[in-house]
Amino acid sequence: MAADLSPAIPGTAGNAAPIAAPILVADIGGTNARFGLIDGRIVRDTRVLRCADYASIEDAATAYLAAVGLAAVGTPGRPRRGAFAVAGPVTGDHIAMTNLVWQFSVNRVRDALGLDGLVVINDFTAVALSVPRLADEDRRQIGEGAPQAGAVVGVLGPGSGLGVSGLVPGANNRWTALSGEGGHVTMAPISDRESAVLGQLRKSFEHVSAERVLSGPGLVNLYSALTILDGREPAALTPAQVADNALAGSEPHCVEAVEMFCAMLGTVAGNLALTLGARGGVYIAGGIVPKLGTLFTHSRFRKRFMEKGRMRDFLAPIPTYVITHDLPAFLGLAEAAGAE
Ligand SMILES: Nc1ncnc2c1ncn2[C@@H]1O[C@H](COP(=O)(O)OP(=O)(O)OP(=O)(O)O)[C@@H](O)[C@H]1O
Repeated sequence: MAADLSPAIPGTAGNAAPIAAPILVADIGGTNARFGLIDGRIVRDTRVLRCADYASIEDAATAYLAAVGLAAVGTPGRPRRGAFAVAGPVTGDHIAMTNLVWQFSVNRVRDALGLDGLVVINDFTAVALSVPRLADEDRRQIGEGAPQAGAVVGVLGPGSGLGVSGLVPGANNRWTALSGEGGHVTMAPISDRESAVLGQLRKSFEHVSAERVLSGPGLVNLYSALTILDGREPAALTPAQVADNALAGSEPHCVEAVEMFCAMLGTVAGNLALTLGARGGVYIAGGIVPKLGTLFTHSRFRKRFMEKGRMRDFLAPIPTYVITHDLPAFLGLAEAAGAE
């Protein structure tokens, strides 16, 4: 078992004095497991562990608790409850993660960690549940509009895939996060150039979903299709290289790919707002958009969000935001676990 844990994640509280019974939270992706402790809105003692260094989720969680001085059951300030977000479907006690060998029983992990309760939810559900807990500095508004209080919220996030969710308000300030598969809706074009790109992608994919263009691999798909349409051979670029070339303005097809990515994200975000009636706003999560910086702010995203013919007046008042919080899933886990 690896003993070497990374330092605290920037932007979260450091080793603050423990407060009685915080909630143990974990965001477990295909590569990294991020752990932390939550007291209300405060996220503290965050660490990133490499999943591959641990045989099981209990081992990783135990190593984290040891690293923050809370290994022994009964230690003051040791968590009594846990809430974990996992990249994969959550349909019962047995959890099998999509891109990781870890499989576990929620009840057994709860008992092994000496917790009274453990909630496990899908990672994008956790991101969606974070929205009511975001402070103004945790989000950046793109364009005009203002949220209607108590109204439905839309959330979508391009990352390794495209997560899509909605938040429906309920009694006592509680929210229900929708668990759909909205990243797999069919991508629709709005120009001849976009039609040509989607036509090119149809040669490789039986169904060109939104995720085929609005994700890390999707950014590469856009770059490759645009390059081929112009009679050139695409280079073998990673999503980060496509974005970096676009930010540097050094490769025209990378620039066009990122511009098309932002515009198509506007179309899909507008579709989500129409479908849900998301007058509470539409939030963009995921690791990619924050890395695009001002390219995204100045892109056609907002114009395309509103560009729905007769529905323009319905969409124009709806605000759109980029989530800038480093660990929104942790805030959502606090919501799921019922933290104040
Ligand atoms: N600078 C960048 N610009 C654009 N895309 C990037 C950049 N850096 C990484 N990516 C791509 O972002 C995707 C990962 O997104 P994200 O960070 O949201 O991870 P994730 O979907 O939460 O998955 P996991 O937590 O399992 O890593 C990958 O496809 C990656 O290639």
